[in-house]
Amino acid sequence: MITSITRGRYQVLVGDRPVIAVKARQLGRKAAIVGDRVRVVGDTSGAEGTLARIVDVEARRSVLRRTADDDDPYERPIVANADQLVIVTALADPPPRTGMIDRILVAGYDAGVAPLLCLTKADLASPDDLVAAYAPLDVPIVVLDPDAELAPLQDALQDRVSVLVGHSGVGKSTLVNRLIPDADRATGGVNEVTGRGRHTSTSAIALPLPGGGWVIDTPGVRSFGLSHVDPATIIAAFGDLAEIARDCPRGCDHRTGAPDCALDPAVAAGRVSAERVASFRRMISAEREP
Ligand SMILES: Nc1nc2c(ncn2[C@@H]2O[C@H](COP(=O)(O)OP(=O)(O)OP(=O)(O)O)[C@@H](O)[C@H]2O)c(=O)[nH]1
Ligand SMILES: [Zn+2]
Repeated sequence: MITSITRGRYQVLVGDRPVIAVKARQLGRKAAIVGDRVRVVGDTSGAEGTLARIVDVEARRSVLRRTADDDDPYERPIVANADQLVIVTALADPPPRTGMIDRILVAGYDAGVAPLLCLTKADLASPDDLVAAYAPLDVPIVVLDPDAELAPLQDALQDRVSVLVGHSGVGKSTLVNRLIPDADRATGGVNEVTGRGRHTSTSAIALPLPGGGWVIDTPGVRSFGLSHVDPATIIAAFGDLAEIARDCPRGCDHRTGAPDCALDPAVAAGRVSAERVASFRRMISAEREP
């Protein structure tokens, strides 16, 4: 598995041995990204100064992509094979932005990666409003403060590959250091000085959890562009709504005001709660208002 990439050098874990590798010429332009399962040949001893070669990239279970912004036509895959997307959001300092949470949710559903909302700094503000806002979507939520038990989060991360995303200052590095005491992630804004326009140079890094599983930290990735996302595909992540939407007209995007969208009569008939449909529509509309 590729655990990090720095200037064309790939750190690959072979068994439990870290090996530095380059892409073999035969891979051509095919991208190899963090989380990819790859085949390496050559010197795989991992000894100082040795270089192995990546000759094959396995088919991916999932791909998280980001575009630099929504007008950027290029989708840049950043993490492969994740099965969980952890959205780290502070309850205060900086204040939470539901628009951004919604955008990341959409990116996760689009990529087929299950979301987990991790609310930090509960010592500074109450989580109640955010918990209520996301309850209708059934997004799992973990609330943390400096004294909180980590067990619920550790349980959610156990044996899975979880990508952590969050705006600078939300406490992501603090969290990684608590989960993985020897991770030594810089906290307090040090590692995020790269700022706007330079985040192409920052790579995700996969870190093994002591209890099994991986967290993939993504410095510099605050959100994912959504220009490649088709809102109509997002509904597939919501079984009950997808069922109802079978009665929608062809090509229905299920947004508020969509002509003859079956979600409206379903709400009127009490088949689904108005809050759930409203939350779903707010989320799929998030791509339009960054
Ligand atoms: N009150 C409070 N402060 C916290 C909590 N978690 C982290 N902080 C503080 O918030 C600041 C930012 O934390 P970081 O862990 O550096 O945040 P980050 O998201 O990694 O941000 P960058 O370092 O910019 O990438 C630090 O001063 C932390 O000490 C918390 O639960 N409560
Ligand atoms: Zn519809």
